[in-house]
Formats: sequence, C-alpha cells, structure tokens
Amino acid sequence: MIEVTNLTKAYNIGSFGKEKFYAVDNVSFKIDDNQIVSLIGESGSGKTTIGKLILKLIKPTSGEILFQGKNIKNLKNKEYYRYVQGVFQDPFSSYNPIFKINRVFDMVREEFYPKTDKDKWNEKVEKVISEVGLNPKEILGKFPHQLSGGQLQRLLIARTLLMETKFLVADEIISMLDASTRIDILNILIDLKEKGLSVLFITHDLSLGYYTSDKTIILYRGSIMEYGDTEKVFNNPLHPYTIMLMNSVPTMNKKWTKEELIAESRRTPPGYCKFYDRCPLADKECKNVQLKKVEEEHYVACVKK
Ligand SMILES: Nc1ncnc2c1ncn2[C@@H]1O[C@H](COP(=O)(O)OP(=O)(O)OP(=O)(O)O)[C@@H](O)[C@H]1O
Repeated sequence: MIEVTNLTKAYNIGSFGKEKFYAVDNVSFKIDDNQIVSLIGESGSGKTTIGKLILKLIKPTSGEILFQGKNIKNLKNKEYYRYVQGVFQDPFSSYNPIFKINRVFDMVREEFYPKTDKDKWNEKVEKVISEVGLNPKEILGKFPHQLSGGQLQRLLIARTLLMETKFLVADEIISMLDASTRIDILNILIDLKEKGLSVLFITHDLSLGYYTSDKTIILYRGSIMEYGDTEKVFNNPLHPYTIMLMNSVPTMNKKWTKEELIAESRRTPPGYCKFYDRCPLADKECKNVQLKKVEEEHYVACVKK
C-alpha cells in the first residue's frame, strides 16, 4: 500500500539558515493493505512531518514514497487524493464556520465526482454519515459550532469515505476529544480497517497506539528506534528508548523552541545513535546504527541488541 524508503526532510535553521535540522532522517517502513500502523514519538520527533510528506503537503529532501507501487511524486494530486486522505488534530479548523456541514460533502462532489447525480450523491452522504455512527437527519443542515468535536471528527472521517480512500493519515485525531468519544473514534478506525482501509495513526500516546494498531513505529528525533508487530514492540521492547518510554513516558508533549532545536541538532556527535546522550547503554560502539531484525516482524536500531 505505502512504502517509504530512506525518507529525509531537512530544514535550514540557525543564523542565515546555515545549519541543517533533520526533522525526518532516513526513515523506511511499509504499510500493507488492511493495516493500522502507529507512529509514536515525543513532540518534535517528526511524526507530523512524515504525515505531511505522505500527504504531499511538503516535499522530501531525499528518499521516496510509493503508493501501490507508484512514486507519489509522479501522481497528480487529484488522482492521489481520491485514495489518500488526512484527518488532523483540530476538527474545528477543517470547517468554514459560515457554511453548513453539508458544504464539506458537496465540495467533494464538485471536486472529484461532478458527474454524479445530486440525489444519488446525497444518498451516499447519508450512508457514510451513518457508517461513522451519526444520524444524518440530525447532522445535515447544522453549522459546525452546533456540533461537538467528536461529531466533527467523525464527519471528517465520513468525508474520506465518500472517496475511494484506501489510506488515511490520522494525525493526533483524538487528542482534543474527551475520553469516551476517543474510544468510539478508534473503534471506527478499526471497523474501517476490517473493510479495507489502511491507516498511519500518529500519536504521542502509547496506550492509544497499543489499542489501535497492528504495527508500531517508535520514532526519536526523526529516526526509527524500533519497529514491528505492536504486540512484540510493547511486550518485548528492546531499544533503550522504547524501554524508557514504556517505563516513564517522558516529555511527550513538550513544544521545542528554535534555540532548543539548534541545540538538539548539535547534541549527538555525527554518526552516533540519536539516543546516545540519554541512553544508559551508550558507549563508543554506538555508531552507524541501522535497523536490524531481532525476530520475525520486529526491528531495532541498537548495536547492543
Ligand atoms: N518549516 C520548518 N522549519 C524548521 N523546522 C521545522 C519546520 N517544520 C517542522 N520543523 C521541526 O521539525 C521537527 C518535527 O516536527 P513535527 O511537527 O513533525 O513533530 P511531531 O513529532 O509531529 O511533534 P508534535 O507531536 O508536537 O506535533 C520539530 O522539531 C519542528 O520544530
């Protein structure tokens, strides 16, 4: 479905942009059909950047992304967005407050399916709204401010179902919702997976990742530390960073300042593991680390394992 190879996104930072900051650094992974993959990491680890790269919202510095075997840079946006869609953290920002909810669905018809008969389209809209557990009669005709965050988020998922969406980037989609609504939305994703959808589930919350996903990627400072079957990564964490995360859940929500970013980019000696300065096992061997297979469907980037 989606294959990411040696993906890198570097930004120029520092005075006169002379220094480079690697938001995503040589990342490779694969997401198969009918699979939910969690991308878990602290704030600033590069999760959203990977999501944006897959959604073609920004361009990679190097590396490539294939969708169904085709390099996405060669696919026209209109063609690509029929199949690959994103839903983000703040549902309110995705709606124009002066238009009724219906507008979001009408725009999909105008943009992607202008030849579809209006009545047929409206039937389809009602069907997808029901599929995400809402009553179309209660929802359609309302303005965004008349609905809850959870309802708006469900409608954004419904919107993706109007298209032939095969792959969804779900970036912190439940972090603004209350606890009971959260589980409902996760269950919708799991249901949709059963019907054929694949999802990159971006979160800084380990428990949400565990609940939702088949595979887990642990990201630290733009690089993958551990990757594999969710059960294996959670029940047998091997990378010192994953172990630390599971034990303590450190500053997952911290927002970095520009100065901290510059300090971050200088923190590890070139060639050394990104986790070097925090790792209890670090020593001079921790150089040129590659992801290596430790068991079936379980990979770790640590020379000590
Ligand atoms: N345009 C930019 N210029 C410079 N640095 C950037 C730019 N966009 C993102 N970054 C930096 O890249 C890093 C990765 O950002 P990203 O938003 O992908 O992190 P994240 O893991 O999604 O964090 P969060 O959980 O807070 O959303 C951050 O340190 C961020 O400050």
